[in-house]
Amino acid sequence: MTKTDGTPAPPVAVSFTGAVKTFGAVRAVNGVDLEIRRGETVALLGRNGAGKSSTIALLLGLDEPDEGSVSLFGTSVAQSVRAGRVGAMLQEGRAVPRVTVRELVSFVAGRYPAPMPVGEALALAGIEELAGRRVDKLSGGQTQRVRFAVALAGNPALLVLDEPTAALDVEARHAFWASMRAYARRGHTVLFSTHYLEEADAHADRIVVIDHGRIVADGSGEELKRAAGGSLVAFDLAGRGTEGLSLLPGVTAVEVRGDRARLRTDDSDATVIALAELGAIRGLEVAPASLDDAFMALTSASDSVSESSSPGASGTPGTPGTPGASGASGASDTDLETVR
Ligand SMILES: Nc1ncnc2c1ncn2[C@@H]1O[C@H](COP(=O)(O)OP(=O)(O)OP(=O)(O)O)[C@@H](O)[C@H]1O
Repeated sequence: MTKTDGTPAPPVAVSFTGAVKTFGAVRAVNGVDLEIRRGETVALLGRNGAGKSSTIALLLGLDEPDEGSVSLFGTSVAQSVRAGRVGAMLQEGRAVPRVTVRELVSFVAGRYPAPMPVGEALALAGIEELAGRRVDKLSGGQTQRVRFAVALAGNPALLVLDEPTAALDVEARHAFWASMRAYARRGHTVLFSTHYLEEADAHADRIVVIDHGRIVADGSGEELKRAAGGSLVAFDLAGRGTEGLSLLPGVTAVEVRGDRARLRTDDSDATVIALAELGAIRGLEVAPASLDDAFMALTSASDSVSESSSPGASGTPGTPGTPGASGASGASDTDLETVR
């Protein structure tokens, strides 16, 4: 396989083929096909319950797929994990009592065939000054960074981080991402899950959006914005109905919240002129589509009224044939603003 510039693509680090994981009636992972190449930093972005942790559990061999397969570095997950090629920082982890940070990281490093020097793991995680402290006496943010050092200790080729900044304040987040990027710059592969759009956009080369256990979009932040359609036109309905809005020129999707309509459009000029002809210009706002808009266009939510004029809209980048962009959009429990 070659890249568009003709250079050979790096080898595959992670490969999911038709992976399915069910829990009773819930298809937590619902037919995931995903390939991540060495050196990529990929964000797995989705709302609560979208299937991020379940996908990660398959990748780490903590769960077996009911259907399909997962492989790492061209071998089985179990082989890759045994060979020390994978480091993980999961959402839950209990502090080990009475050992120091250095002892813990040294212990973990000692279990790997080619670990990172302990001092280097501590430095990379930014916790050198905590080396002599007991791990059960640290703050939440400090504990998170120790867990990051533990994930790095084996010098893994693939680092997997499940919502790594969930417990961190703004400053600690900043420091954490600087550490992650330093590790990625060494040529390692990083997969992190998040429901923060800004984090995905700022810290990943590629964003994989997951919803209801399926990948609904795969591309850079820019590509996702493009997939969501060029602009948003919002206005007050002022009591008028929504009939016909989806047929206005340029409009690809319509969302209504209370008395306000938001139209996603490929041609905001034409849409605004048509709205003006209808006399519907009260509280008019025109804005370029944001990543928030893209995310909401690509994921579905049950708690909003929405109507789509283009099912399967706008060519989800990188994942032809995925069922993305159903046009259903609206509020989510992520840190998303609905109207800017
Ligand atoms: N062990 C389990 N038993 C039953 N249902 C489960 C189990 N693990 C996950 N689920 C269900 O599978 C779906 C996906 O959950 P998952 O934890 O993968 O989502 P997530 O995207 O990681 O969510 P969050 O952002 O809240 O961590 C949810 O409906 C969840 O309730």
